[in-house]
Amino acid sequence: MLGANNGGTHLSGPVLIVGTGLLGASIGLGLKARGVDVVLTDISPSTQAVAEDIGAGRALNPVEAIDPELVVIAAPPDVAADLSAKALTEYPGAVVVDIASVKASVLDHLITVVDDAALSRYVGTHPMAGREKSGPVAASAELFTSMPWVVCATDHSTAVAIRTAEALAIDLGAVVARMSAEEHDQSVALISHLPQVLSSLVASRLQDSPPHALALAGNGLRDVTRIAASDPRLWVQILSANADRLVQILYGVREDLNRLIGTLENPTGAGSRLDMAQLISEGNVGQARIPGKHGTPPEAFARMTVLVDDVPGQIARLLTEIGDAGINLEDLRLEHSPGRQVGMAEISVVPGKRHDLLEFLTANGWKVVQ
Ligand SMILES: NC(=O)C1=CN([C@@H]2O[C@H](COP(=O)(O)OP(=O)(O)OC[C@H]3O[C@@H](n4cnc5c(N)ncnc54)[C@H](O)[C@@H]3O)[C@@H](O)[C@H]2O)C=CC1
Ligand SMILES: O=C(O)C(=O)Cc1ccc(O)cc1
Repeated sequence: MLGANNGGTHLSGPVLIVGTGLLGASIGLGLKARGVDVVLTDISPSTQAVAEDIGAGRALNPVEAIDPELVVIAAPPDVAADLSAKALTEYPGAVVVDIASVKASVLDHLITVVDDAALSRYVGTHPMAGREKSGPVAASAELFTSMPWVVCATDHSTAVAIRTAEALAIDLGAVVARMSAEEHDQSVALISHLPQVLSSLVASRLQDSPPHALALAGNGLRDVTRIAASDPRLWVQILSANADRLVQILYGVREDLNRLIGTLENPTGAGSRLDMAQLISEGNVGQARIPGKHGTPPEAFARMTVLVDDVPGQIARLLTEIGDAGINLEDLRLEHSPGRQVGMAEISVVPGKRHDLLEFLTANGWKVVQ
């Protein structure tokens, strides 16, 4: 078991973060908020300066020797192995972790450039938390709270290295998931890389769509296309590194798509309606298996949508009143359509509280639509 030090963190620091974009700056902010000494470096001086300005850590001073407990490589996947190798050499007393979205290719490369002794201080990891935005401006200290953080120890990793890698995740409020690099890459092909490419494919259909069609867009389209706003430079690296595993899944998608096309070409033909029903039902089954955002069981929360006038202070009033009713809000999503005088707040509560909340809000004059 890990024991916390006097500061309440498992890490003592200093922690050196190489790459101070969205993830590096979020890690820096999270560790700094918990009192850990964080040192930052980025190949882009302006990116590093922004990360320092938002309070993610202090600049690495080239003339000051530091002896970090941990180096976190938070740079893009195609430089993660070389930067890990460099850190293992430069900081012989440090544990080195990378957080790249793919794990086997980084490990395979690293094994070719460092010896076993250096490799023993390296652990590949991947926080399963992020955003469709890049750069430190979008960073948040709480990005990792209750989210899974994959730790891929190898036969080479020392117990100290594994413990330190896990301490990083735990100190940032994440939940450690242990697996091999191969298991990780198989898993993320399905739960991260497939959604990304399908989201991009759907969104790319919108490029030349008429404005009157887009004006009708609702939550369904927004849900499916949010991650289509992701950074192409990062995703070229992720997709090429995991192409073998993703393409196997896409073969299956292609078969399903071909079948659906055949069905829709003859929608009244024998068996066509059954095929359509099957497609949607099979989707229902898969969707119901997705755990809640923070690892809670699927369908753990009941949802309702409250109409909120588009005037300042309304959301704050709604949240205060829910708090006053003694009901814990599990999730909140705000929706606002341009040109409308009303916003929508989708709120999630434990199912047992849904009825009480509905009655309470209605009695207080709120319009609950679902
Ligand atoms: N974006 C996301 O949601 C997630 C990303 N990741 C992984 O985290 C890593 C960082 O991703 P983001 O923070 O999103 O990207 P980002 O683009 O916001 O930040 C990457 C930073 O690395 C710096 N960098 C590039 N080459 C460097 C080098 N040779 N030395 C020092 N710094 C260098 C860049 O200047 C940039 O500031 C990637 O490996 C990515 O796969 C992991 C989980 C989620
Ligand atoms: O924005 C989201 O929901 C994401 O899923 C972002 C993301 C991107 C890359 C990762 O390796 C992990 C998470």
